[in-house]
Amino acid sequence: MQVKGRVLSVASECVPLIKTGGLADVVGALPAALRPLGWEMRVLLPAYRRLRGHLGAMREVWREPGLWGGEGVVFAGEVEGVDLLLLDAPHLYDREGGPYNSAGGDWPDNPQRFAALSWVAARLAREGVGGWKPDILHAHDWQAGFAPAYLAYGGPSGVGSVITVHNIAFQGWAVAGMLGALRLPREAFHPGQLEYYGGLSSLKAGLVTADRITTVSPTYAAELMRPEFGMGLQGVITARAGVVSGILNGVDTGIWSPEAEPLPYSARAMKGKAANRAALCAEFGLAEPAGPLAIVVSRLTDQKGIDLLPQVVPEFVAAGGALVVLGSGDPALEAAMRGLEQRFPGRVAVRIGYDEALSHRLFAGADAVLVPSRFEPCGLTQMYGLRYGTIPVVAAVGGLADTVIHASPAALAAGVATGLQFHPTDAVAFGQALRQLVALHADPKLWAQVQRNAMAHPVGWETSAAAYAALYDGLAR
Ligand SMILES: Nc1ncnc2c1ncn2[C@@H]1O[C@H](COP(=O)(O)OP(=O)(O)O[C@H]2O[C@H](CO)[C@@H](O)[C@H](O)[C@H]2O)[C@@H](O)[C@H]1O
Repeated sequence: MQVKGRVLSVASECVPLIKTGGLADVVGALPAALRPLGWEMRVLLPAYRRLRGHLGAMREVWREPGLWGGEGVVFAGEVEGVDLLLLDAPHLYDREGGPYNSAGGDWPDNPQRFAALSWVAARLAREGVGGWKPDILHAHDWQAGFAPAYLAYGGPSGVGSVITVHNIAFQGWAVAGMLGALRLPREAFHPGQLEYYGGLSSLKAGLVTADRITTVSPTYAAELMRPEFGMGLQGVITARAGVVSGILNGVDTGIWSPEAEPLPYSARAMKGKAANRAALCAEFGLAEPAGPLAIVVSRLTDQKGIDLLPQVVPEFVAAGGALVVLGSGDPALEAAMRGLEQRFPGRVAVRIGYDEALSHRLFAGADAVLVPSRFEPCGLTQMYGLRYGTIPVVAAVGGLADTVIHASPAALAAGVATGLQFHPTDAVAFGQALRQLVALHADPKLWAQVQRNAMAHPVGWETSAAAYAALYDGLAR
């Protein structure tokens, strides 16, 4: 395949190396999805403590002195299938804990830690590295937000820049007094550029300086221009509406495939799904419910609407449903989930933690996946649900609205429904959607039709990769 161009992707997470959320899935999936379209992508990540073990097998390709208290060294190589650049700067990244925090909370020097990543990204984009010269710098979220800014403020580079918003709730705040320390130009500290409510935001810096802005669904792109979803940045996004686009995420259909599960099944051979259901109930000590077996696989946060579950689950269980929750996050929500489990033994089971293998068993065994998000840039679990014939019940926001076809009378009559949507995100609408789920599940013919539609819905990367490739094509000069 002839190479059309090269992209330096810069992010703080990438599957299979380091993940706290959906950002990692997308950053990890893009290189392979773009390769057949002629775009060669390398991913630049910080060498966190748990990634430093890979450095020995990589080549040193760049040295950056004076990187906020020490030297940074960039290593290149293929690691677990990813064409990777690792920025080793032990004074910033070699720590016990997660990418952004330890048990004691966020790292206080996060502005410098991710400014360093962005600084090196801009340097590599401009200069090239080991004979590899990017045409495009693609920054993800606030952690890479300063990268397009450093590139732009450094003068013409011939390199196009893109920033993708995976979640606007995280904005990379820093106090205004850090402007100089973060190597940002004083003359750009005004509302049209870097100033953000009296301080700095690395995400805003990226949004005002990148050539193109993308987010992970068309509906979220439109929502971001409104105060309820823009979270302070709506004006910034609206001012740049002409360069904003929404490109839906895909999922890795090789990894997320009911045919690849230990008890395999497919749209044409659904018997295996019943076996998965029975195995799942046995694993969690649940009586196999007469009604739908629902799951939630999620970070337990306010964004995800988890607090609504205690309000809707009692009626759902009374109507014959059962629920398994897998997630971790906010301690109050974890406690609320444990409370539900205690209240409904044999009907509700909860596993606090992060467990990818278990999440596969949940999607394979369940009838429905619940995603009651208050906002959802794209969302991945509803797409796993479609793929597994595990009917998504989603709040009609962001990418959830874009990927699920609501079982309205019209959609059912046309034979195209793939799930259920509700609006707004509150217990009344959610409860009503669950009543509809129970009714749909009780009609085997209709249920089978919705499952078939869901499983036939394309959720791979093909369409989205083509959209990114077209974006890069338009930017490469
Ligand atoms: N306890 C657990 N055990 C196992 N797996 C778990 C888990 N908790 C979560 N996961 C997995 O983590 C991923 C979460 O991705 P999402 O896209 O649903 O949300 P997230 O808010 O993290 O991502 C943000 O970025 C992505 C990527 O752009 C957007 O889709 C999304 O809307 C945005 O909020 C999924 O792969 C899910 O299965």
